[in-house]
Amino acid sequence: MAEELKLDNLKAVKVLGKGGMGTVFLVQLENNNSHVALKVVDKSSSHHDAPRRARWEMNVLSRLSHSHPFLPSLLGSFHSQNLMGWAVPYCPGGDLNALRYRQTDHVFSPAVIRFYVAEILCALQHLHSMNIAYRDLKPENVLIQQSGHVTLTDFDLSRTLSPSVNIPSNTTTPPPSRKHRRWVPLPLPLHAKNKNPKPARVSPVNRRKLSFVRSTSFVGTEEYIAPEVLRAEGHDFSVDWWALGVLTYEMLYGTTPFKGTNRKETFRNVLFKPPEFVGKKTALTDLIMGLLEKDPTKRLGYVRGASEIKEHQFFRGVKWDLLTEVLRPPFIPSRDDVDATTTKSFAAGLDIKGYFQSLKSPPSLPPSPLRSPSFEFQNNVSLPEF
Ligand SMILES: Nc1ncnc2c1ncn2[C@@H]1O[C@H](COP(=O)(O)OP(=O)(O)OP(=O)(O)O)[C@@H](O)[C@H]1O
Repeated sequence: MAEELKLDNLKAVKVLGKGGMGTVFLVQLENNNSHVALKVVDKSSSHHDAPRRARWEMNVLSRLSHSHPFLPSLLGSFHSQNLMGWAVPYCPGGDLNALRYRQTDHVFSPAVIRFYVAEILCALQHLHSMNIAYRDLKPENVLIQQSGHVTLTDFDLSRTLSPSVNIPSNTTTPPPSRKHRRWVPLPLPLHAKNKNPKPARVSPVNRRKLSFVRSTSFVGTEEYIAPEVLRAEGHDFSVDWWALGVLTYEMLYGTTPFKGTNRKETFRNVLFKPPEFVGKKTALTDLIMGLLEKDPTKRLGYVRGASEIKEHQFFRGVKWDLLTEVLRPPFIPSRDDVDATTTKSFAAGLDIKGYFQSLKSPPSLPPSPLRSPSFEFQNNVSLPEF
């Protein structure tokens, strides 16, 4: 049961990350000295949809709580007049994208890819079994727990599928199984009037910024969007299998398969360009090809969901029931990293309300060569450490 948190009692140690919707703080709990991640959303944020999406994310988290080892649990929540927020377990290992950038050549070995993709697959399988499509799979949303196992984060784009079905007319598979449930198309980015299209990302830092694009366009991160979403045909759980293919490709090659020089080109590539593979065919490239099938009804996972993907030869030998008992995941955050993280920044604790107030009232004084203490404070608190 998630506890009711009192904002005035919460002191943030640092800002962990900042997304389109909210700011995530590292918070030390007073009673037991442990750390949690607290996502706080300003209800009066310029993002008009923020409170609704925040309530939805909290709702999903409460349903997920303690249901799967690779999904977060809602530990507590609060509502104040202007802010709302919730706490989930802190993942000190950062995200999969940052981890990949720390590797030689910015790629993972097939063995490491197998570990992470297997865990993500299990997390998605569990979500789908609850009729939830995640719709925002990307390496930045895969966090590494203290144990080295993964946790998915950021559920504001997820959706529960309605029982209404939109079955492709040419299918011979019997309705109405879960896989055929679809929901109405999202706004179509290709047709959307965007006077100022943002370029496709070229670095993790740019991709972080792109989440603002994603938040407003509400369709997912551009390089991870499935073709059926772009075609506005209605989409189902298979969008997550597509994104899993993009993620797996990126872990293998260090770049996403359909990235263009601008958004339009990226979308054209998603719709029409086959993914390119370097070197000889392997079980891993075969898996990626199956996931990156442009027709969702032919995509690996369409017919039997995650079980179908688990049977792929790339996962041969994986003991699915024992994944959580793998004692040595490929990377385990060191205690030193965690301690360093938590002891720097705000030894005395950062007042969360004050943080949001400072964002609303930027200093109006002309720039001075001498930085005032308040200027320093603002710089420190408003920049996520990415
Ligand atoms: N449990 C956690 N442990 C550690 N860091 C976290 C945790 N949850 C979130 N973060 C950090 O905060 C960042 C932002 O979180 P999140 O993606 O949930 O916010 P958001 O506002 O929904 O972002 P987006 O614009 O991508 O929707 C994450 O990328 C991650 O770096």
